[in-house]
Amino acid sequence: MCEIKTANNINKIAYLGPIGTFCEEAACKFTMREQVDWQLLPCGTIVDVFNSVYRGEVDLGIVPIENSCEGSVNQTLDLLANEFDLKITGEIILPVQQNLISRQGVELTAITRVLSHPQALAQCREYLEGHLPGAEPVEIASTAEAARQVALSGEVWAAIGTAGAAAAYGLAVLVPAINDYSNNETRFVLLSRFDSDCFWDCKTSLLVYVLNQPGALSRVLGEFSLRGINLTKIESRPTRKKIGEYFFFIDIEGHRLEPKVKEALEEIRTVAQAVRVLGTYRSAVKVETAKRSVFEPTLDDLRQEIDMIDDQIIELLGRRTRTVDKVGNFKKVGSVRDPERESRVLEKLRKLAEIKGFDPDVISKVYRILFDHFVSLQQKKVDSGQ
Ligand SMILES: O=C(O)C(=O)C[C@]1(C(=O)O)C=C[C@@H](O)C=C1
Repeated sequence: MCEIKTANNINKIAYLGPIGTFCEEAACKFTMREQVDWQLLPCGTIVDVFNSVYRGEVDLGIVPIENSCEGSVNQTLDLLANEFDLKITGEIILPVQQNLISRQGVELTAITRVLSHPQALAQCREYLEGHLPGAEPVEIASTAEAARQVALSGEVWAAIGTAGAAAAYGLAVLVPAINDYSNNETRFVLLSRFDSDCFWDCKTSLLVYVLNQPGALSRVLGEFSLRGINLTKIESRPTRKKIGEYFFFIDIEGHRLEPKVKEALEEIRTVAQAVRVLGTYRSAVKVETAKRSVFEPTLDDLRQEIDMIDDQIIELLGRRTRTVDKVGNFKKVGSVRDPERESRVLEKLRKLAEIKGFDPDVISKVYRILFDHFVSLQQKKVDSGQ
């Protein structure tokens, strides 16, 4: 089980309100899973949720982070990256059914405005264009607030939101499930000032800042693929410092303290300008290491890792062969071998081997064999005049 540390044992959870939002549904789903009682506190905005967690007024906050159709909730990502040093300690994925709600008996053709959260409006874009072409879409802070405003106004307006919001504000569901895609899901994250103590079925969220340089992001991603660490998400947001510079939000399977993840993070810190671990927490979707402690790999796990490393060595040797072949085009009869270049390469590789924990003498032996092989390939090419 994932234990979430709470301040003074008061279990308060802030969510993006008002009453009747999907965020409230996600909060209920989370609290039902827990053994203890939670007090749910609605907040007016996503920033308010962050603030109440940060100030310690609540133990946890819950905010939307991405939708299966519309992508990321940029405000949540930006607040995590730029404004608040908070941890992600859990996630909840909720199927989202958007409903057209208004006063009972309202004719669709009479509706002049449709109010909702921008994400909800976007999720129902095709429906609105097809069925309510004359109605003006109006963006509101939350789906429930939209329902509240429809209820308060004397106008023939409708909102898009939950059946709960309709009930809470005395409205009716005029048309259920108007989302353009039926498999519409939203992922919510739990925010805390503390790390979670989760050791099974874990995933880890990272924030990585790399400079706009060739290969920088690829090296970061390479450190994960080299170790067989699966990425479940990668998303970029501008750093707000300079055009072309981005933060990368990367979710990986595994625990931040698991040896291969730790090792990848250490390597990434040498390439990236900044790396922040946003949190390790229990994945809402079963991960490969299901119910097995990530700290005790089996013989099979280790052999799988070796197989993957071997595949990558062969892949790189294939690439080296193709590159050396191109270098062969610059060679002339009688001057294929370049002993000076070979000793420079070897000197550099021996140092690198030492840093990476490999025997430099073995590197010398292996590279002598490789150089002989590559020289003979180039020699054949030069001799054949191709
Ligand atoms: O750099 C070159 O000139 C190459 O041809 C490549 C290469 C190598 O395999 O790295 C191969 C033969 C030379 O003796 C030196 C280096």
